[in-house]
Amino acid sequence: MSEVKQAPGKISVVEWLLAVLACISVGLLLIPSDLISRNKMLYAKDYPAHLYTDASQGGQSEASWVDQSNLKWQCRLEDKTLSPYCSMQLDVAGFSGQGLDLSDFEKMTVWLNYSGNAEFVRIYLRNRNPNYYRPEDITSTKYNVVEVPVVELASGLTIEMDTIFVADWWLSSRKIPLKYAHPEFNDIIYIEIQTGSQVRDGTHQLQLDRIEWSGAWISQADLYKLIIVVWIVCIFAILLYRIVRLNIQLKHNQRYQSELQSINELLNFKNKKFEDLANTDQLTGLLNRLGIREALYQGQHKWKSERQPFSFILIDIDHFKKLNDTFGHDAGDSVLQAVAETLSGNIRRTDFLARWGGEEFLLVCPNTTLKEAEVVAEQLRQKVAAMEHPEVEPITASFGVSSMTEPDLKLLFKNADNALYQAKSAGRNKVVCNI
Ligand SMILES: Nc1nc2c(ncn2[C@@H]2O[C@H](COP(=O)(O)OP(=O)(O)OP(=O)(O)O)[C@@H](O)[C@H]2O)c(=O)[nH]1
Repeated sequence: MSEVKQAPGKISVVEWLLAVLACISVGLLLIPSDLISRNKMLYAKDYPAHLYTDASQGGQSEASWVDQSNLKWQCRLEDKTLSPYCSMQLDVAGFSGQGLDLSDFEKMTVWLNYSGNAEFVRIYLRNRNPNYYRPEDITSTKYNVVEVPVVELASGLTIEMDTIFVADWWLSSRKIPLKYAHPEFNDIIYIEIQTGSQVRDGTHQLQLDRIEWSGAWISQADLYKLIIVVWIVCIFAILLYRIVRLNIQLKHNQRYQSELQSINELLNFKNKKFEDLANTDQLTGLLNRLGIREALYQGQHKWKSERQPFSFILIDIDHFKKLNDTFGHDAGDSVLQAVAETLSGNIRRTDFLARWGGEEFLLVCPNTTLKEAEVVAEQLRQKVAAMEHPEVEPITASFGVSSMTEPDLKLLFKNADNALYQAKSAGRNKVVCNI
């Protein structure tokens, strides 16, 4: 069989696979989230910027560029309206019109230089959504806002994205339904830096340098789910692989078994053939001395154990030497075959006939008394005497009959041989019994 058995103690490919998978799983669970985080950096200078003030609401605040190329701007707030403000709006969608998708980030770090008397500035991340956004009105973007302390801004202030909320004034002035009232960051087209809500007048200078967003490639919950799914898939794949392998092995085994069976049948057939050859006389097709042995032992055994009568008859063709000399050896063979055929065609089914050697035959008669054997012998004698042969005639045979009186096959044979001798002496073509 082609199946290669795994040596004991040797680790299989599947076991290696599971070990590697276990290591990867543990590694993924232990690895610090920073190592598998992803970042997005926005340099403010790379985007078009515009300054706005409260003028449209009737205010008198003024905003102007100090260094436009470096996005440094100045605001002079005038406390003339309810909410005076100046702001710088970065058009992050640019010419492509493609907004920023910040929805998968968890943190935002802002580098912004400020000078003035304000403590806070506002940062707006303005999102576009067809449900509320109208292209002709830039203020229809959703105003996601966070107000941050200015002191930490220059060195980079990190803000959790989930602390950003949607500005109340925008929700109420736009009558936004509750289902759109949550913060959204999937299509940010403007980032706006605005003076804070607490300050009402004075001069302020601001310069936005850059903003960086960061977040894990995959959330902890998703990572657990992924690991579980991979394990389940692997276990199913391994089970499937084992089932397929077992099926293949089973088919191999069945094929191997049927091959063995047919080899066995062939061997049995050959054995039987050799056995038959070994037990058969080639000239006459009768049993030979070896072949009749079993019948002899059986007869003796039955006589011993059950006192079942057991007889046998020695048959010898008369003047066979003369026959050979006169008609030739081939004719002699032919006579042997013809006599064998006549004898075997006229014996009982329970008797066993063998060629004992030369022109001599032995008929073993189990469960037969001497008397019955004598009758059998007489019938056979007559049949042989009545035989017709194209070359040789007449053909006769002498019969010596004997029955077992002691469990001694030699004695039985000797008695039958004596009877045969007497039959020959008495002129041949005779049946003589001898106990
Ligand atoms: N053709 C042939 N002859 C055989 C075979 N086996 C033995 N013989 C011959 O059979 C003859 C037996 O001769 P004998 O034992 O003298 O007996 P017989 O001539 O039959 O004389 P009686 O038995 O006294 O009638 C011998 O000449 C053997 O050579 C055989 O297979 N074929």
